[in-house]
Amino acid sequence: MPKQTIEEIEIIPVAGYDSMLLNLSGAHTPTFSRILVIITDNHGREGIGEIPCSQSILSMLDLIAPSLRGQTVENYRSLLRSLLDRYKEHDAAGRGLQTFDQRTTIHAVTAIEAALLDLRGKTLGMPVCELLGRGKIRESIPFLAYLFFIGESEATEFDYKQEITQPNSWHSARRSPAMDTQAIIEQAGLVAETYGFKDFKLKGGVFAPEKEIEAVIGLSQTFPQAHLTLDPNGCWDLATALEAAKQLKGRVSYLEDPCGAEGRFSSREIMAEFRQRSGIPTATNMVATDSRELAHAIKQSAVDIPLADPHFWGMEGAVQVSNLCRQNGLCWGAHSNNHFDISLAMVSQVAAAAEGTITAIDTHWIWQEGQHLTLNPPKIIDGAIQIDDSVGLGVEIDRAAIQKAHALYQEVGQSDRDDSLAMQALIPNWEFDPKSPCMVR
Ligand SMILES: O=C([O-])C(=O)C[C@H](O)[C@@H](O)C(=O)[O-]
Ligand SMILES: [Mg+2]
Repeated sequence: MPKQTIEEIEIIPVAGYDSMLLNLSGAHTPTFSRILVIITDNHGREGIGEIPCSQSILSMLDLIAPSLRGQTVENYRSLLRSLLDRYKEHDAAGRGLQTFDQRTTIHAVTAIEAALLDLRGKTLGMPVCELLGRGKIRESIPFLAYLFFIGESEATEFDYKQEITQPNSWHSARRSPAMDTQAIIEQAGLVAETYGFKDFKLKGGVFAPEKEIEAVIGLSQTFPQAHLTLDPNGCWDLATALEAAKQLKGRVSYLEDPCGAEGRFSSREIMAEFRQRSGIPTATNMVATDSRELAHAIKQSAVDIPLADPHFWGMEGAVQVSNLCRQNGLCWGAHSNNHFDISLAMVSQVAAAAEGTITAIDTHWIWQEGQHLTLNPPKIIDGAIQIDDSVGLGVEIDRAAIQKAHALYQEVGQSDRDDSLAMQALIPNWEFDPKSPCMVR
């Protein structure tokens, strides 16, 4: 068989509609953006990947793309390694303080990795999970329902797309304000009914801790069998987190980034102290986000569940984290941001290859579902996605849908996520403060 080489690489920024989701970084704007990378080989086969969008990632991909043409696809591992080595300085400052990861190189290289793995899987006639780690370990991937408080968007000049669907359905509720416990319980009921979720995560860092604790207690009373967690993105101090823990113990399975760096103590030291004193397991997508941070987190017993999002660990990298978790008695999970169906397929394939115990995977898909960029988006049924033997990522590129999403991106003209924009429409002159919930100013 003639060699398989990279013929063409397309970098396509796309946008989709979102709700006014509140989080420590502020409020989501009416649209979110992502980057798609499509790689075509010399046989005309295509592979695809999806990652978050920022100007710096787009520039990095533009810089890398010419050097990929003509490269042998079979050597994709050394190709990816050399890219990570060459551009690692761009990520030296780490993920930043926002709720979302602001690194460049790791995201850019992951898009290329995903597209090459998709291409390889299609060529070899196997799903991507068989090319990762030690191959497919599970077929059923559990996901959780990611609940958010939603801002009163109609009181702002921002134009959030309203969906005309049946009243009392998830698709109508997801674009309506949700500012209290009752609204969060209704959200949970509708997503559980629609997708069969058994686990719920509430995004915190929005209101004062008491109000978020009240919402979690409300959820636990309404759904006594559910696994629950709350994620204030590290904005509480240790004393507040320990106080919250007293009320949440026995109601949550774990707490995600309940606290972070404080004075002369590092985020991992404070998380370790929280974990030891509260007896509640911790998860993170903020303090163990690369191998050096993870090594410190493990040494200090700071984290029970590293959320190894493949978009910022790489797909093989996220599977390697699962191996470390297994060896160190930890549980593996994955974090998410707003995303399309290609990312959902990427995360599902990675989770299928993750070793050891995994927790239900984060996904923002419920906020975007219906905006497909593939002809056969993965389906969440009974709270899980089933991995079959479909080749590559298991999704078929929908060029017409991608073209529409790209046109929306061009119309919106915003590549970098900035949650302060919509937040300022709720609270004038609002500024990000990593230690203060967004509605508390
Ligand atoms: O688990 C997390 O920290 C996230 O999902 C981060 C996201 O940026 C979330 O805060 C969001 O979408 O607003
Ligand atoms: Mg988190």
